[in-house]
Amino acid sequence: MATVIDGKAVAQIIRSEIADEVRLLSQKYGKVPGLAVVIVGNRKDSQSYVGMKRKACAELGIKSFDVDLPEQVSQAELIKQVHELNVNPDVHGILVQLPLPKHINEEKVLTEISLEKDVDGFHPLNIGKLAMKGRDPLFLPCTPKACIELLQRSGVSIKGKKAVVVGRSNIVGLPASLLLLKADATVTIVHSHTSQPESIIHEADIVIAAAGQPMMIKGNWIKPGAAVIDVGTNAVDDPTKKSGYRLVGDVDFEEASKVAGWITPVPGGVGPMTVTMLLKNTVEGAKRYIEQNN
Ligand SMILES: Nc1nc(=O)c2c([nH]1)NC[C@@H]1CN(c3ccc(C(=O)N[C@@H](CCC(=O)O)C(=O)O)cc3)C=[N+]21
Repeated sequence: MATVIDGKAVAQIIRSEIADEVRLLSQKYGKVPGLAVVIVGNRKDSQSYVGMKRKACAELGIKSFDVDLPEQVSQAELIKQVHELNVNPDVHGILVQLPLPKHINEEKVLTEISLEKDVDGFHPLNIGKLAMKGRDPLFLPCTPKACIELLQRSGVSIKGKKAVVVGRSNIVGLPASLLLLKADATVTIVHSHTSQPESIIHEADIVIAAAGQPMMIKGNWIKPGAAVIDVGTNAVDDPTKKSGYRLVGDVDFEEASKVAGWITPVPGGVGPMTVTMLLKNTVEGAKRYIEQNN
């Protein structure tokens, strides 16, 4: 049976380390890290994620700046708000919750976020640096960073290992594969046009599942003893639940946990760590900003 990696517990430990840093910053400089969380429209999932982020800020002594804009807001108005946050000295990190409504060009908006405040690591220049050897972006994207941190804190070494990333999104699959490459893994990306993904996944010592397909990866696709990090958070109907749904990963946990060496559950795996990495990036950004401008 696999060791189940408790993302919630690891996140708790890191959050207390972050809270210590926040206290140090306020003792030393009398300043508090600030995170702007921008949300457009009222998608239920986005509201819930943003709520978790704001709550986590409050718990750690990070000041959150809430910007809530209506679904119909123009791209120009959204960018104007971003520009104001860029020059606000109390804001050290800016997060624009994705996805944005269809009439807004996401890349254009993300490009307007000041590089020094890009705590999501989604600015094209930060992603470009991530892809270059010998260069480091100012911030690593939160979910990929969470995956690496979970592997490291579980004692799984990455160097020289065969890693397979399932999915190639800009926010998870692609940057996760670049981070694994930076950590000296041999990396393969499996996506919707890959033929026989199961045989490729079966070779992997490390699997990062970020396809957004509920329980797509079966137990017999996993190499015995492999480390399996499941990024999927798919809501599936469940009439036995009060909410009417439950969250499942991209991996069939029931089957895969009998074969893998390590596995993350959904919920309680990567999710809580993603939010924690955002807080960590915010405090790192605040430290850099305060020390430079002091
Ligand atoms: N600019 C931007 N940055 C993001 O980081 C970003 C985004 N947009 N858009 C949406 C995705 C999704 N995402 C999650 C964060 C936390 C959980 C999480 O904590 N999940 C809990 C479950 C929570 C529940 O029960 O609903 C868990 O897995 O245990 C999941 C997903 C961040 N995203």
